[in-house]
Amino acid sequence: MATIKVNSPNVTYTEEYIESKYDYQTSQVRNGPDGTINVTPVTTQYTFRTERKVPKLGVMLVGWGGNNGCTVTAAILANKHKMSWHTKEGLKHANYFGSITQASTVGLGTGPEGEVYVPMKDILPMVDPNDVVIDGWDISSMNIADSMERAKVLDYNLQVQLRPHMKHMRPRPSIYIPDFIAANQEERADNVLTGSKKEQLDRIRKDIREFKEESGVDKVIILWTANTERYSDLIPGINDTSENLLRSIREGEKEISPSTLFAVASILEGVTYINGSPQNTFVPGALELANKKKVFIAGDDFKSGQTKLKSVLVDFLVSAGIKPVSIVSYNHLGNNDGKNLSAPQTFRSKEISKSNVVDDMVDSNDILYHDKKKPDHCVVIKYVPHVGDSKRAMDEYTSEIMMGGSNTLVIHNTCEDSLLASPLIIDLVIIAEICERIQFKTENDNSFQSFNSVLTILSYLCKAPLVPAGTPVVNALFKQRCCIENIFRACIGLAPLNNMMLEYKHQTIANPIQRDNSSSIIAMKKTAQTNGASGKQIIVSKSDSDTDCEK
Ligand SMILES: NC(=O)c1ccc[n+]([C@@H]2O[C@H](COP(=O)([O-])OP(=O)(O)OC[C@H]3O[C@@H](n4cnc5c(N)ncnc54)[C@H](O)[C@@H]3O)[C@@H](O)[C@H]2O)c1
Ligand SMILES: O=P([O-])([O-])O[C@@H]1[C@@H](O)[C@H](O)[C@@H](O)[C@H](O)[C@@H]1O
Repeated sequence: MATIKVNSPNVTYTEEYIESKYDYQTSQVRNGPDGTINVTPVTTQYTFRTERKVPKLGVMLVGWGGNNGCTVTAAILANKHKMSWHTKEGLKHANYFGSITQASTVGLGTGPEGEVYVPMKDILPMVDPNDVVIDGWDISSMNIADSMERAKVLDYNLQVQLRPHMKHMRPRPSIYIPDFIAANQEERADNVLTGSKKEQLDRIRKDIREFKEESGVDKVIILWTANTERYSDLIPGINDTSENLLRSIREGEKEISPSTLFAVASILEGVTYINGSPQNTFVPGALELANKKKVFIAGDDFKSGQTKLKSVLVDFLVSAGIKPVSIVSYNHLGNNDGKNLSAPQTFRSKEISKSNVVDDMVDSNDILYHDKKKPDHCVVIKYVPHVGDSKRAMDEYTSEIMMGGSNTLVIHNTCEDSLLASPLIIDLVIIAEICERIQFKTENDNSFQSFNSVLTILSYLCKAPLVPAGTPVVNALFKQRCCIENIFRACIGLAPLNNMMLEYKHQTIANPIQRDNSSSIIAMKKTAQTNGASGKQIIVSKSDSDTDCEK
């Protein structure tokens, strides 16, 4: 990690906060009477304030015994204990590949040798996943070590090392309402709560308080990685307002799903709740409750494989002026998720989240889509037990190209689905947690405020991003990533990377990149890379003082 000095009068470090003044530049567009499009640049000055103390974080997973739940638990333990294991391909080492906070970098600017990059996790003081304490619930009583064996995701030699750390981990009994998931899940359900919906809600709330007290964590985040539920009907008087939702729970209304009950329990306990599945957990009453209680919620459905690629490929094609006209996403898999999705009602939830991901990109180009006809889009998921968690995905993208031409891209993708989702679970909770420590105000505000309850910054990690009313839905992956990166950069007073590289377009390049082997340059590059492992903070120091707060 790099101890980097950004010389700026706009950033102040106190013992408690990083505070930055940031010019947020946008432009307002209005159609003039004569058809002119009037564009007005607007600059708003923000002050961001980030608490520097990194809390001890507890994460409670709903569906802890599932493939994702046990795999992310295993991955954290394997990294924490720096595990390595032998496979037929040789020695493997624990890592967090697939996590943008842990395994991706952010460009800081240009040094003598070119762009300098640092791990995203160093931009701001973030929780280290190795320190996270995990607990959770499952309708299956199987301990997490046996769940890992059942999942068949991780190499056996690694499982052997992990078993002693995981065999004592037992999911808490959970809320089970058969009507909301596939009937084929009943055989797992030996760890379920009884009593009224209100009694079960109260039990979940008690579990949250008990975990926080017994584990000694400073805060908790709850994440749903349990089975995909069918959509809940939105019923006026039942789940349309927070008051009606709470009353419906008291009265035992059958249309309130387990995931919505968990969301309500989390919100009432003041705990951030993230939905990793596609169902509409956040019915209007739950959204209103989160806003009233000023508790973060986020979702829906981890964006891990085919959909992640789709949100890149369609963005590339449309922004290149090429017109996708047909998209077919087929996959088969044999894990329990696939088994649950073999039921029509649960598949429909997934079909919706996998199908809406191209709307923003299509809507961005009236040249290609002047007739507003969207591409044909077909989603197929089949359950084939033999392949287990190793999802076989086949995608076909057909596009119109110049002068009546056609281009078809066919992609085959095989991977352990849970190894794509597990790093996203880490990013979801780590980014959500730091958002709990960020406040901001504009030049027009007297006091600081937090982000609003619907954490849209997490859209990069979700197939169907949850957004507040009146907010555009962005699915294009690199726009979503820029949102995360640029908000983090703003918190330390850095502007977004504009990629203009104007300094290299002058007649005379003032500071050409040095390609020679002088020791100082190589030393700096090595320092930046070596420090990558040591865990220090990025320092922003004022230009009028050389304070260098080593962290
Ligand atoms: N790549 C991925 O794995 C991926 C990507 C996107 C979304 N998802 C979603 O993540 C979720 C988990 O995926 P998975 O592969 O781990 O599935 P899984 O079936 O292996 O795990 C789900 C777990 O939830 C448990 N469960 C079901 N209902 C519950 C309830 N009411 N309370 C507590 N536990 C309950 C099940 O017993 C099971 O252990 C699924 O909804 C899936 O659609 C997964
Ligand atoms: O992330 P992605 O590859 O688009 O979508 C995946 C589906 O293709 C898969 O069938 C399902 O089991 C996973 O839960 C995930 O939703």
